Amino acid sequence: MPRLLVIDDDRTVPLLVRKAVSGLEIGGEPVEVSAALTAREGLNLAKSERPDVVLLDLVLPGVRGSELFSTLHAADPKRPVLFMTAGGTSDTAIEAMKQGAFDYLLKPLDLPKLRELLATALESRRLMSTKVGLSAQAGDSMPTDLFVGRTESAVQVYKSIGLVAAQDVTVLVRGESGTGKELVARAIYHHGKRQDKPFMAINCAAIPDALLESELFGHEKGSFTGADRQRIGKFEQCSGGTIFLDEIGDTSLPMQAKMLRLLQEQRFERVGGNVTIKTDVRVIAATNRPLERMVDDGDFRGDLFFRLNEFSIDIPPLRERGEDVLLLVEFFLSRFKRDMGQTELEGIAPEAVDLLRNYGWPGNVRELQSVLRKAILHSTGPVIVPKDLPAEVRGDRRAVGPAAPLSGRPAPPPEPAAPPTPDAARPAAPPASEPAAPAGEPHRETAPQSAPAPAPEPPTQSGPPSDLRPLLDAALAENSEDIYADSLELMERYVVTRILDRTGGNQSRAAKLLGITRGSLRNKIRGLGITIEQVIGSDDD
Ligand SMILES: Nc1ncnc2c1ncn2[C@@H]1O[C@H](COP(=O)(O)OP(=O)(O)OP(=O)(O)O)[C@@H](O)[C@H]1O
Repeated sequence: MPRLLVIDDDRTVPLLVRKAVSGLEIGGEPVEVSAALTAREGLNLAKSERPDVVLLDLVLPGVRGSELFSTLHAADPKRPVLFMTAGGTSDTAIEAMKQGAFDYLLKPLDLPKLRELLATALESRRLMSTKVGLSAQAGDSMPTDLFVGRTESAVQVYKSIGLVAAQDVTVLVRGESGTGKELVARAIYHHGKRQDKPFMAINCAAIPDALLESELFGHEKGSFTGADRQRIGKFEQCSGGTIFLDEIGDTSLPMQAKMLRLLQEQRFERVGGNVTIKTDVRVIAATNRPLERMVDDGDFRGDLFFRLNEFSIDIPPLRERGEDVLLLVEFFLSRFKRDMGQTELEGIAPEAVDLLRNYGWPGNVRELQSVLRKAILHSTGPVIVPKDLPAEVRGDRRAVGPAAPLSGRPAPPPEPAAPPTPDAARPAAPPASEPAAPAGEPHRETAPQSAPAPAPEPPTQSGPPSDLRPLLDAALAENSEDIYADSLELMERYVVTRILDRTGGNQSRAAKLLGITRGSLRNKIRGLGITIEQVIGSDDD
């Protein structure tokens, strides 16, 4: 169970922290909070309870905050220590950040911010301490994530990790979304020389560019509107450790220039600063974008690409990994059986296995996990059978929208489109003979890529949700308690699909039109189960 230690002489702070983490799960487990009112008590608890994250008030009676921080940090340099300060950032706080503190919070504490930072720190700790094994055999003694696979391509990935892990060089991990790039990055870290130092993961697409720059490089006070205090960036904080830059293909050209210098010289300046700072970080980058093409189009710096590509690991999509699908199914079923307390689950029927084997897996391993989790929830007996699988896996094209895959398995023969119905605005419905999917379950929608589209068909899945009556009637009839969430999801799905349709599948343009970051858009696409891999004809306004 993830443990959090709060050290603060203010008794209300642990109460607030408990509130902030209530309902939060890290790696599927709730967070346990313990509290100390003095530095001595805090150090004792840190020793006896080995917390995963420490939240520390830097101003405690009779002790220097920086000393306390150093002692805690030295005892476990990989453990995130967050500290709290009143008012502006003090010199002590800046010093602690430079020495590797995870982040800081200003008092009075803001509950949502507190929850967000604690969740990030606890998750970061989980990533650092959950080793990644490279076979299907899990050791019971320590928490282990496994990169499962026995096919030639998986073995190639293991070999590459083995070759490069100890060499301390930059690595570029490539593969479609959900193929396991983060897992590979962590395996490199866990098998490398810096495994006793921190590992920090940054999703470059999830943070707007201006913020990303100060997140990575830090900034000086007053360097831009809103920069009311100095900030130490991840490249400085993580000196000695490893930084995982996910979605590096989504960074702007000026950011790429700064990153190139960092990779070449391990030097940088904070935003608005003129002092050159020396660091020592190992960079592992990942992308699912076609960097070569982006270089040709002028969207990615060629010199940065060559620097990153000195050692690259390509993870093939799941649909090209043959029997690994079966291995992954076995692995996840036994893991979920344990995690979800499904003791009565015995296995999966051969007909269902065939469907899983033949599906194209546009969302790769992540999608396989989600399909299996849902199948377990839908199953009514001890064995998973085809009806427990989502419609798209069963090959029911009406449920995946009037689409033809662009890649992966060949396009299935055309089927007549479902006639428009009054509830055209509802998410894809399962066939009448099947039980309705539970509220909130992602349904596949389609949005185009810039490839020739087949003949347009009626947008049965993405019609405007102008009339929510059918959804509301059905939800009321089922006594649903998720009506608000369902309606919003319907609306979001319609808007996102429609805008992607309009931009020909170009996510950057779509994000701009929607007024959200590319990262948020990507999260929405993922969360809503929208498949850009497929093509539909756009319906004109
Ligand atoms: N070979 C594998 N064996 C076991 N689990 C895997 C494997 N590949 C991926 N996973 C699991 O699938 C999920 C997605 O993997 P991960 O986040 O590493 O993918 P990714 O390529 O980084 O995705 P994205 O590009 O969307 O960030 C994770 O839960 C990961 O543990």
